[in-house]
Amino acid sequence: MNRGPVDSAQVPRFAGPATFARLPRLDEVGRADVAVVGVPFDSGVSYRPGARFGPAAVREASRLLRPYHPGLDVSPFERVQVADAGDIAANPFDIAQAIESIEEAADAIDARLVTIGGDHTIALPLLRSVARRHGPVAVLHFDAHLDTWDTYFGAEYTHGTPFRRAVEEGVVDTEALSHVGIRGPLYGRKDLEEDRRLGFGILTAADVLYRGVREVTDVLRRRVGDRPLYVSIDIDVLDPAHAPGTGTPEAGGLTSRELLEILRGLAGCRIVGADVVEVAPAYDHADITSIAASHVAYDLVSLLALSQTPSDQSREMS
Ligand SMILES: N=C(N)NCCCC(=O)O
Ligand SMILES: [Zn+2]
Ligand SMILES: [Zn+2]
Repeated sequence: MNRGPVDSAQVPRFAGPATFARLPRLDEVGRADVAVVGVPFDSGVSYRPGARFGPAAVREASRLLRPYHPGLDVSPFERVQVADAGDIAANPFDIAQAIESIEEAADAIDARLVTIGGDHTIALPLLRSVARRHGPVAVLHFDAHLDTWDTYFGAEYTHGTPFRRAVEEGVVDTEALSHVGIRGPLYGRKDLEEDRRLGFGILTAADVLYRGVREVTDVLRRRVGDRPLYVSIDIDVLDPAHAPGTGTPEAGGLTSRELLEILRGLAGCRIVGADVVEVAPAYDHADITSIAASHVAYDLVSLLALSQTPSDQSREMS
């Protein structure tokens, strides 16, 4: 039997320290199929800092999550063992060393991960880690920004560059890379040309509006096929009305309803890992952003629970 969250009929949900969704810690259950892990790191940002406080805020906001997901018809915490693996300690003064320790820590957790950031820099070591297990992965990247820029002030490892580095390193499958929710001013037309050259397809925020959630989801599913899939969600994919608490907000974004519905449309995909990044609580109001991020993370956990593969099952039984 899998150990689920603290029963909120026995212990009020506002009591005790916060783990994600009030789940047990990984060290309390010994093993997990899916682990939620925080990466409080924001030294890679180009504008407003503060995402280092994202994991704690998302855990706090996740106290109200309940164990059954009606949209996906799954009780994720019953179906598989989900646990909170705590935070990865990443050096705030040395980005290269932080990236190395995130990669090592991700490798060391024997479970599929839903990572809570942290700025988008952390996607690179997380992609390296999933690629080590599964080979180059398909990527669904939800973001206002391309994050395929080359360097900032000569620095290669930043929150605006992880997906270019991932392509260069061969850890992603260039036949199956998509951005969703892109919008806002760029540095120049060449940003789009270079992004296309790297292999990305783009569904803009306007595509979500005009083509709608169903068609967008169909396009994404076709592009992914049955490849191992990594889902990376920069919370700034949401409109600042739905996620003000982030470092580089852009007007004209998705609603949280649209994002959650697109995610639910991914049921059946072979998701091998996911992240929710760029929650910066200091700019938040009424926990809007951390509540949205906690629901996004809950949907990702639910999708991972649903897509438990036979090899995962056999490991679970052995
Ligand atoms: N929020 C992320 N990940 N990237 C933003 C980069 C924005 C910029 O280059 O101005
Ligand atoms: Zn972004
Ligand atoms: Zn981003």
